[in-house]
Amino acid sequence: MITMDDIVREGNPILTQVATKVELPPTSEEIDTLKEMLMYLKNSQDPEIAEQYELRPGVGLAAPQIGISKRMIAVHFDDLDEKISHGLFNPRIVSHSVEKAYLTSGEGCLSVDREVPGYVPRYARITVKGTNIEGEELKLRLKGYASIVIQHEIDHLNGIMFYDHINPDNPFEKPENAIALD
Ligand SMILES: Cc1nc(NNC(=O)[C@H](CC2CCCC2)CN(O)CO)c(F)c(N2CCN3CCOC[C@@H]3C2)n1
Ligand code: NI
Repeated sequence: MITMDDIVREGNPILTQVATKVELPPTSEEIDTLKEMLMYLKNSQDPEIAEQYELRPGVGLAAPQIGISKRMIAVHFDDLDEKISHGLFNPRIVSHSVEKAYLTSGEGCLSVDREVPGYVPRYARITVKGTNIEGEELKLRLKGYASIVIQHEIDHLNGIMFYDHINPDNPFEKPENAIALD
């Protein structure tokens, strides 16, 4: 199982590289890795397991964070009334809103062992295409929290960290034309 020992921390160049596309169909090893990434998120959200294995809670994970520079992400969380749980190969944003959105609590990262305060402006709504663990091509229209999480993960595939989006002059400046998400 993936534990915090497997999570690469900032300073490791893999986190600032552009990850490689996964050749389709994915190999059984790549499918297993994506399943393990999803399992990490589920384990990290279970109080007992998280405590026992000292897992930091996560709702998203990108393959470069476990040392694999491939375009694979996992997301797992409850959004409003629906459960969002996806493992995606080669996720890509195919369209997005002009309007932005940001978490009023700011963001963190399992690969960043420090608080970096500030608003992280992201697109409010996105349409994402990718291939799921079953090998199906899917298209997701996301808004709000789900949209934020997926953008954080796709950023990792392009070597971008959440703090790269924070305004250095005024980290808590209200981003223009943006929805505040609590
Ligand atoms: C927002 C949040 N970020 C948590 N951690 N950070 C992460 O997931 C990083 C990715 C997120 C940072 C901001 C957007 C994406 C990991 N990243 O670095 C991957 O690239 C949480 F853990 C969390 N939740 C709320 C839901 N809760 C359900 C019950 O279990 C606990 C869980 C806690 N919400
Ligand atoms: Ni992260």
